[in-house]
Amino acid sequence: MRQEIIDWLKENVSEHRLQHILGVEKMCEQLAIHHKIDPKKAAKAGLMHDLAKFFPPPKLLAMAKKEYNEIDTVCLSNPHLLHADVSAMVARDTFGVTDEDILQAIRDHTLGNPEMSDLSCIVFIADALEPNRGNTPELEKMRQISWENLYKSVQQTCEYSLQYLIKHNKTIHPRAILTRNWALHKIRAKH
Ligand SMILES: Nc1ncnc2c1ncn2[C@@H]1O[C@H](COP(=O)(O)OP(=O)(O)O)[C@@H](O)[C@H]1O
Repeated sequence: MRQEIIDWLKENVSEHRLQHILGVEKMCEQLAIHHKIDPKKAAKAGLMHDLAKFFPPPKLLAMAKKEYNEIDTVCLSNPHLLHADVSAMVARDTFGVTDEDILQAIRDHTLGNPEMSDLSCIVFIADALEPNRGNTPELEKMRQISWENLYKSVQQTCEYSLQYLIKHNKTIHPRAILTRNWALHKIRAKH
């Protein structure tokens, strides 16, 4: 199954993206073991999180419209954001994944989701922090937090991504802000 997915990825994403995906798979597994979450599920979700990353926008839109009654305006103007939802569709329809936890973690990997599961948190964090993302002091610090506190790590990952979007004059999908606020409250609730 794993090799079948990798062979499919070789045909459907760039070599650079494949290396990122394998980095996410590995970091998901390690984070899951550390935080006592099912590592097999985490690795699987990591391996499949970007299946639709290179699908052209019209294909992403067409597939998402088949699955969902409504597509929000931010996704309509930036269909690339739909690659998370469409990757979950490919995992289900091409690779027969029925585990809803895995499918949801794939859907949540770009914007997160308020109330998301710990499995989703892990894929969300690993996508941003796997080793191929670089080794700036900021990323290294964030990696350290990912071992110490899952929700703090989600908050930081959201803020890192939001800062990037602001700096590059990009439209912000509001769900990323809701995810950040949710993570913040989860941290406060723990104390
Ligand atoms: N909250 C958001 N609002 C709008 N665009 C976003 C948001 N988060 C991420 N993006 C954009 O969506 C694209 C995919 O994000 P992501 O899955 O994290 O991609 P990558 O793995 O290429 O970094 C990126 O171009 C990113 O800038």
